[in-house]
Amino acid sequence: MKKSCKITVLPGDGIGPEIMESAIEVLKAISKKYGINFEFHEALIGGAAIDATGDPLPEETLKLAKESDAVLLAAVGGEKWDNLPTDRRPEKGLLKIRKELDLFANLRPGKAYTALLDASPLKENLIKGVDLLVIRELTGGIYFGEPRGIEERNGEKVGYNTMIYYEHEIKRIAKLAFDIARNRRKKVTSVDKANVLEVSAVWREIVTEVHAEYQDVELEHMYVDNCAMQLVRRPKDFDVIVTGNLFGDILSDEAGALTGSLGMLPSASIGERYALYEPVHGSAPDIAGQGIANPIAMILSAAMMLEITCKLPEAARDIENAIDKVLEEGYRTGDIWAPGTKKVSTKEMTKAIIKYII
Ligand SMILES: NC(=O)c1ccc[n+]([C@@H]2O[C@H](COP(=O)([O-])OP(=O)(O)OC[C@H]3O[C@@H](n4cnc5c(N)ncnc54)[C@H](O)[C@@H]3O)[C@@H](O)[C@H]2O)c1
Ligand SMILES: CC(C)[C@H](C(=O)O)[C@@H](O)C(=O)O
Ligand SMILES: [Mg+2]
Repeated sequence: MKKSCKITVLPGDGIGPEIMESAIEVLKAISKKYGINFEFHEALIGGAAIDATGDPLPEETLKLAKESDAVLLAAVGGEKWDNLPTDRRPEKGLLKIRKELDLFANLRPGKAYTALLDASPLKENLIKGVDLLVIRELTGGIYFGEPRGIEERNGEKVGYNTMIYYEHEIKRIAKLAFDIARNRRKKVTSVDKANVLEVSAVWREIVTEVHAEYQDVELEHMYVDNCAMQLVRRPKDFDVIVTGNLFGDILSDEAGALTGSLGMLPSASIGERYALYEPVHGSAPDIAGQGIANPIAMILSAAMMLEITCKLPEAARDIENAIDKVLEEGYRTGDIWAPGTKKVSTKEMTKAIIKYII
């Protein structure tokens, strides 16, 4: 366990500040229980940063992040900034901080909660026991490929992006996926579109090469369209899914729906030096400001931080167990509510979780 952890706190936009407050409350309870000292430093990102400084990722925020042990980020974006060009939008702040901190791997676990089987669109026998991990390559692919742009060609507007992966980028994410799979159920599904895209043909070739050193782990290749379908049909068959930036973005939202709600899915974005923890979901503008957002994805992201950066796995287990208990007791925010359960606010859910931690 580290004695103290310096954390850059980025609440961002929409429901961001509401769910960040919950995570901080939970971390304060953990601090009391384990005697670990958290130093919280709040900074601006996304729309809030654009409004205050004109820049979705002010230099100050980046500097603070680089000087911290970890970054906790809630969510960015909203209608107010939707008409800005992509390179000046709130989302650009998020993409830039991931790139600047070289957070090449984004771990997105999707686990079915027994208490939430009623909230999933799927039948209980299909999802009971689902426990998968999407490992999304986060600093390459079509999100960052050049050339990109919007211009006029032959008298009409065209928009274009480039999906590109270098061998070294594929190697490091594939290695991480096999290493992690070794401590899980030893199966990796590599997802691509190698029947159509050259970038995917290279992806498949390199993943297969890396696999040679991991013969104890099973590797299967799957096209992304098939994977989207198989995730709904037989989600229990998946252990680790490793894929590129765009496919990982899409498939991890799908995992959110499988397991009950996007509001349940945490993530860790990690690199060689830095780590940032963020829920999979966005700023949920449709429910922002009402105090009804599900704080669990944010709280579980803080739990991933406790385990990976603060080296306090016991505290992460405490949080996970507290969440299990609270859900079993029937506490539900609107997104996971079902008849016969108790509808609670963000604050009430947080309080209930903390009650089981202390
Ligand atoms: N990491 C991020 O910061 C991030 C991630 C995704 C989207 N976004 C941004 O968020 C904005 C909204 O995007 P969107 O609507 O496509 O996706 P979203 O994830 O914000 O919301 C999708 C749906 O899920 C619900 N939802 C999401 N999180 C929830 C929670 N914690 N509790 C209860 N319900 C929740 C929302 O109410 C909405 O109905 C956009 O500007 C988008 O770019 C940001
Ligand atoms: C907001 C957006 C840039 C982001 C992404 O596409 O990476 C989000 O959808 C996510 O999943 O973290
Ligand atoms: Mg996404």
